[in-house]
Amino acid sequence: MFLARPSALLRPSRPLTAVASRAFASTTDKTVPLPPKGADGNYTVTMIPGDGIGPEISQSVQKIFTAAKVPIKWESVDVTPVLKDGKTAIPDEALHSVNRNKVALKGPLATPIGKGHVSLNLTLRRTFNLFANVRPCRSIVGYDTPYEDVNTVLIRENTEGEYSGIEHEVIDGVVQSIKLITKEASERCARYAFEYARAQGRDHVTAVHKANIMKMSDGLFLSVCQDVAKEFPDIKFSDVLLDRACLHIVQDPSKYGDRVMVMPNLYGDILSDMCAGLIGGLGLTPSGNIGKSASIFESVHGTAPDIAGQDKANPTALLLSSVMMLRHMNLDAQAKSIESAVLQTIAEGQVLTGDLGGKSTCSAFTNEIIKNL
Ligand SMILES: NC(=O)C1=CN([C@@H]2O[C@H](COP(=O)(O)OP(=O)(O)OC[C@H]3O[C@@H](n4cnc5c(N)ncnc54)[C@H](O)[C@@H]3O)[C@@H](O)[C@H]2O)C=CC1
Ligand SMILES: O=C(O)CCC(=O)C(=O)O
Repeated sequence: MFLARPSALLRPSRPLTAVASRAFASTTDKTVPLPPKGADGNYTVTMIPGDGIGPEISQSVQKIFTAAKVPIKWESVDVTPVLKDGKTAIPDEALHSVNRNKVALKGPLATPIGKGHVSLNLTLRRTFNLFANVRPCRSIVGYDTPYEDVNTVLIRENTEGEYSGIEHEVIDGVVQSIKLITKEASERCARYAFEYARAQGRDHVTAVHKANIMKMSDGLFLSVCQDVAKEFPDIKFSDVLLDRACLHIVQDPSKYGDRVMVMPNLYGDILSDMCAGLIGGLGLTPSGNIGKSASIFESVHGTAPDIAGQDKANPTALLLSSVMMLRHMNLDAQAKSIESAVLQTIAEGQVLTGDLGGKSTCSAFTNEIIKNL
C-alpha cells in the first residue's frame, strides 16, 4: 500500500470530468437481457450481499441507490453453501432469482483455502455461463500513487482455463491440475474483447498469454484471438507474454491506456489485482461478469476478513461495479450521477476509508457520497 502524501500533492492533475466519462462501462451489446420492470416502473435486480465485508458494502450501495432514486427494487438472496446430492451447491432460491432477474450485484463469497468446498464465485460464473469478466482500472483523482494515468481494461476468460477445477492425486505426493482451454470459450471471450474495444473507442486489443510454454492451451487461445482479429480490421491486434506485460505495466501503465487486454482466466485474476495495486488497492476496482442469459457485477476484491464487521471497508469497488451494472441496464443518467458522487468524494479527500489513508468509516463515506449526489 502506498503512503498518503500531503494533501497539497493530492490535488487532481486532470479535471474530474475526464475521469468520470463512462470509465466504468461493461456491455457493448444493447440486446442483453434486462431485469423485469414492474408496473411501478422499478426493475427487480438480485442482490447477493455475500460474506465478510460483503453485507457492509452492499448496504452502502443500497443506501446510495435509494438516495439517488434509482428505479431498482432489490431481491436479496443468500448464497451460503448447501449440500445437493452430496456436493456443495448454491441455494436454489439464489439461482432462481438470477435466472428470473437476469442481472445481479454480488458481494464477495469466501472460499476455504487449500481444502473444503469449491468456490461458489466460480460456480456462479459457470452456472450462468458468464464468459467474459470485464475489469477496468483507472487512476482515481485525489488518491495519489507513483502511477498517474492508469487506464487499463482487462477482459478475462471466465469459465475455464486454470480455474476449471479438474484436479486429482496421481499417486501419493503427486497431484495434477488440468488447464482446460476450448476454442468455443476462447472465441466468445475474444470476440467480446474486440466488440468492447470498438464500442469504448479503444483501437487496440492485446492478447496476454504464455504460449511459449503452454504451447497447446495458450497456443489455442492466442490463435483464436488472431483469427477473431481478422473480423475487426479497424482494431489493431498484438500479443504479449504475461511476464512481459507485468513488466510493461509497472514500468509505464499509460502504454496500455489505449487498448483492451484479453487473456485466460488465471492471468486475468492476477493481473487485475496488480493493476488495482497501481491505483490504490482493491477497495477501488469493479468488475462485470457478462453472459448472454445473465450478468453479475462484483468487486475484484474478496471478503477482506481482516476488516470484516468493523465498518472499515471501502465500498467504492462495489459502487463502481453497480455503476457498470447501471450502464449495462441503460440507466446512464443514474450511473453518471453515482459515479461522479463517488469520485468527487474521493477527490475532496475529507472523508476517506483507511485503505485510502483516511480515518472514516464505510458509513461516513457512504453519507458523504449521498451529500455529493
Ligand atoms: N469474487 C470474490 O468473491 C472473491 C472472493 N475471494 C475470497 O475472499 C477471501 C479473502 O481473500 P483475500 O486473499 O484475503 O483477499 P481480499 O481481497 O479479501 O483482501 C486482500 C486485502 O485487501 C483488503 N481489501 C479488500 N477489499 C477491500 C475493501 N473494499 N476496502 C478496504 N480494504 C479491502 C483486505 O482488507 C486485505 O488486506 C478468500 O476466501 C477468497 O477466496 C477473493 C477474491 C475474489
Ligand atoms: O472464488 C474465490 O474465492 C476467489 C475468486 C477470485 O479470486 C476470482 O477469480 O476473482
